[in-house]
Parts: sequence; C-alpha cells; structure tokens
Amino acid sequence: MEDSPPDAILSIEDAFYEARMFKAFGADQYPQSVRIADRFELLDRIGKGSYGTVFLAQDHQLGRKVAVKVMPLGDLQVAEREGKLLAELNHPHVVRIHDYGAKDDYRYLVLELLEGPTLGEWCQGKSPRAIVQRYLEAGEGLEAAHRQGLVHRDFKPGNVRLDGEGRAVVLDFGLARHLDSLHGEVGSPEQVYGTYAYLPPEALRGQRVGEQGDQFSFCVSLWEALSGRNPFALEGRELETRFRAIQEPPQGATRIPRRLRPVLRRGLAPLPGDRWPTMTLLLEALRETQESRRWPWGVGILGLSLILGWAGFHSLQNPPGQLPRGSDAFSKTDEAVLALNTALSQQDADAVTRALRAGSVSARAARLEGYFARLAAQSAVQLEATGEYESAVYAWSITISLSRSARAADTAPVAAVADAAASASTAATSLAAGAGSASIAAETSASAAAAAVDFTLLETSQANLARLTNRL
Ligand SMILES: Nc1ncnc2c1ncn2[C@@H]1O[C@H](COP(=O)(O)OP(=O)(O)OP(=O)(O)O)[C@@H](O)[C@H]1O
Repeated sequence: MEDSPPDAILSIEDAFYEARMFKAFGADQYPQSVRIADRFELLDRIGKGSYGTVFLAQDHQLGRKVAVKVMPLGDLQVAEREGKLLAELNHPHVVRIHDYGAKDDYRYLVLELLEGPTLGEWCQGKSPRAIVQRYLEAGEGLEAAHRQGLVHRDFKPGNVRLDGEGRAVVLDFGLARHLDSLHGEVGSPEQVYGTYAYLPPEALRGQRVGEQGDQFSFCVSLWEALSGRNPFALEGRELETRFRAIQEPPQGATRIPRRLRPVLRRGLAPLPGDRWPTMTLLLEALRETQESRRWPWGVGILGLSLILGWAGFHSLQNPPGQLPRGSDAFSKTDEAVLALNTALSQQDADAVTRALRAGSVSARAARLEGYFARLAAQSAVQLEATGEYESAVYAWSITISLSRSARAADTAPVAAVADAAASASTAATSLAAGAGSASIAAETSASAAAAAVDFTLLETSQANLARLTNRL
C-alpha cells in the first residue's frame, strides 16, 4: 500500500484550519465549519499520528460526538476491505467503526469517541494487579481481531484508551492488515511500520508480522507498564542496535511480579515460534497469575487470629525462662508479627519473608520459638496455596528450625510445634502432587521429616517421603 508522506496536509485538514481561522476572525462570509459526508462536523483536532489526523466531530444525523480519523487515500480496495472487516469486528475492547469512506485526496474512518486517558497514562501509579486487569481487556481486543484474521501491527500503550466505563479499548487499527494480504510480504528495514519501541524483531527486519508480532508488542507494553521501563530500552533509533538489544533477555525483571515474568518472557522471545502459540493462550496464562495471586479468604481470618492470638499471648504471664514483656526482643517479635499480618493481608510474599526473618531472630532471643514457629507454619500454608513456593520453603525452614530450638529449650507446648511439623509434612505431599517443583518438594519433605523425628511423627513423614521418592 502506498501511503503519501505522513506529514502531507490533506485537503480536509486544510479546510478545517481555514474555517477555524475564519471563525476566529468573524469572517462570516466564509465557511465557518467543515463537514465530512455532509454529516460529521469537525469540531477540534484530537491528535496527529504517523498515518493520519484524528478529529473530534459532531454526528448531526445521530446527534452524538464521534472521532473521525482522516488519512491519505492509499490503496482504496485494500482500505475498503479492511474498513468492512473492522466494522464487523464488534467487540467491547475494540474501538467501534461507525462509518468509513473516501473523498478527494483522503479517506476517513468514523470511530466511537473514547474520552478516557490512554492506557499508558492510566497505568501510572496503579498496582500490578490493576494494570494486568486492563491489559487483559486490551488483549481480548487483539484476540478478537486475530480470530477475524486481522493483525494490529502497531499495538502500544498509546493505542489503547479507556471508555466511559473505564474499560480498555484498542484503537488505531490503521495499520491492521488482513492476514491474507500479508502472505509473502517481505520488506526491508526501510519499510518498517509501527512504533519502533514496541516492534517485534521480525518487523525490524521488514518481514511479515503475524499474530505473534502483536503478542510481542503487547508484552513489551505490559512489561513497561509494570517495571517502568521498556524491556529493550535503548537511546537513539538505530535499527541495528535496537535489533541486537531485542535478542537479549528483557531488562528490569526485578520490578515485575515474579509470577508474571515467565509468561511475559515467552511473549518476548526473539523468534515468533518460541512465543505463545496464540493470544488466547497468553491471556489464559496471564489470568492464571491473577487468580493464584488472590489469597484465600482464610488469610483475613488468619491475620485476625494472628493479632488476637498475639494479644492473648500478651495477657499471659511470662512462662518461666522467657524474657519479660517490654524487653527489646519481645517488642521486636511483636513488630514482626504485625508486619507479618500486614504482609499477608497485602499479599506480599517478599514482605512475609522479611517479617519471618526478623521475627525468627527476635523470637529466639525472647524464647518465643514455639509460638513463632506456629505463625511461620500458617504463613507457609498460605504462601504455598498461592504458588509462592520459594517463600513457602523459606517459611517451612523457619518453622522447622524454630520448632527444633523450641523443643531444645522446652519452652513451647509440644503439641503446637508438632502441629507445625505435621503441616510441613502434609505440604510436602501436596507439593509433590504436582503444584511445585520436584526439588522444592523434596527439600520441604526432607526438612519436615527431620522435624517430625523430634516430635514422634516419624511414621507419617516417612510414608510421605517414600511416596514422594516414588514419584520423582
Ligand atoms: N476513537 C478515538 N477516540 C478518542 N481519541 C482517539 C481515538 N482514536 C485516536 N485517538 C487519539 O488521537 C490521537 C492521534 O491518533 P493516531 O492513531 O492518529 O496516532 P497515534 O496513535 O498518536 O500515533 P501513530 O499513528 O504514529 O502510532 C491519539 O492521541 C489517539 O489516542
């Protein structure tokens, strides 16, 4: 398709600026407004992109505001076919096309007006969960287009806007091509379409961009929204350096929630064949990370019971051998319990780990090992239930080592610590049943068995370990 130079001013834009000037000067013998198809009065310019200019317009026939995008004519047959396909693409997360046509030196698309911010603007300061939620919506828009055989080819945070109900809607299908029209299209880097920072390597090479190309751009955008930086950020626009950067692993992973990293990394693979086979599968994987991050209702109850239990604990007389309340170690344990509770309610596995680390040190000093071991075991169960296996293993190891020293110091009720060891053992079995990695399961089970020896749960633990060993 041969587009005119992007900065060429179309006759309709010219007429709009002229009419605006006549109006400003009160020259009412001249046209004061411009209409497209006798119906859409151009009111204001919303913005100009590389392929056209978007206007706010009044639809005098249906009495509503719309957005009108005017572009150079290009290949009218292709434009006609694509206009039709897009008009048929009736999906809540894809901008609606009300009308399209051509006149003189331009063609136009009449679009649903989206008055919300762009997705890039909206994501500023939002939580990862909220960001992923909006991106899932935008992804559903792309998915619907792919089902219809259309690729977007220019997906980026600026090409998604929020509608009146706060839903993400994909726009600017100006570069969208029907897959059939792309077969055999091999270009050169000079023919690179789309927006540089979000383009897949195949587009930088000027090759055919299919569904997996949209997937790559989607993952770059989401990565950027979550980490605050483009995964392949580079100064300048040199194609060669950009191309090399894109072959490297994405940067800034530490700021991406751990569960999302493998999902996005796959979407960012340099070779299209190594990415997710379809947008649908990518979205499913993303949805799973959202679901498993949702901590069970039990967490709230657990949090409450931590606080209540701790308050009750305070009201007890200090057992013999324990440091008096008010001691530094005691209040540090106290702080760790509160931090643990907050971290659990905020679903923050890293903060849970930090609170456990701080709490285990001070619990030992205050000789509260048995009590803290029980909290650590409860935390481990929650962490494991949400798929935070590494943190769960850490919580179990704290449970076990505190259980041991509680037993040695003989300051805690044996039953409570035995409970913790039994939970560790059960958790090892469920990890072995498939959720976690085999090595983590083996490690947890072995530690649980060691703790269980101390508390006469040897038989149960040995049985679990044997079952686990058979599976591995
Ligand atoms: N339906 C719409 N409702 C409201 N604003 C829109 C609509 N369609 C496009 N816009 C806005 O109009 C402006 C120009 O859009 P356009 O798609 O032409 O270019 P772009 O996306 O900014 O850049 P490029 O085309 O180079 O990628 C952008 O700010 C875009 O968000």
